[in-house]
Amino acid sequence: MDAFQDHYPENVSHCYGCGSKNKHGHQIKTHWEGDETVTRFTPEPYHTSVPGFAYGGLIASLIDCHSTGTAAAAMYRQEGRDMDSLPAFRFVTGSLHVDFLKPTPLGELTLRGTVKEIKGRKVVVECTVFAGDVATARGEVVAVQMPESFGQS
Ligand SMILES: CCCCCCCCCCCCCCCC(=O)SCCNC(=O)CCNC(=O)[C@H](O)C(C)(C)COP(=O)(O)OP(=O)(O)OC[C@H]1O[C@@H](n2cnc3c(N)ncnc32)[C@H](O)[C@@H]1OP(=O)(O)O
Repeated sequence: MDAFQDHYPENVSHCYGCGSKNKHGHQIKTHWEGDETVTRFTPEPYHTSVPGFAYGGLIASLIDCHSTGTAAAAMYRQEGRDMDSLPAFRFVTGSLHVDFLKPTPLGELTLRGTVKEIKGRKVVVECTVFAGDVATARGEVVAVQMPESFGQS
């Protein structure tokens, strides 16, 4: 299935969470299901916190990149534009808040995101992590369109 991340330009495809060019990273893939965005990810045994359960930092990074991808896709959708069209929307994380509701087991996880607000260069995304039917974590991300100067000192 066509994922948002498949449309990221090569020069922004190195992110540890979502970059297809980062062989050590999570390489998450996110797509629309109606008005929700969905990512499926299965943690590896080395993502363990307490045996049998996933490390919270992993959960946070999945929420982070799921949400920045959602932000970009939502902007394209709002403008009725194809994700390959120019100018490209590139988002970075301004703020990442995570509530860990229950221990998250090692096994397939589903992240479901909704767009709470689009205002100027900012998109606020809410994201819930499910293990089966159980919501184990909930996050909110403020994603901001990346300034042209990003990465330059
Ligand atoms: C599909 C194909 C397309 C291509 C698609 C490519 C995508 C390819 C991305 C790859 C990459 C992935 C990314 C992964 C996620 C990281 O891991 S990104 C790395 C971690 N994040 C960073 O390093 C960001 C560092 N911070 C910054 O550079 C700057 O603080 C920011 C976030 C760009 C914001 O600075 P700014 O541009 O000066 O923003 P500013 O004008 O002050 O604020 C704009 C709005 O955002 C709000 N805001 C800014 N910061 C915050 C904050 N911390 N808390 C709350 N609100 C905030 C402001 O309040 C303001 O809102 P309004 O007042 O308009 O309501």
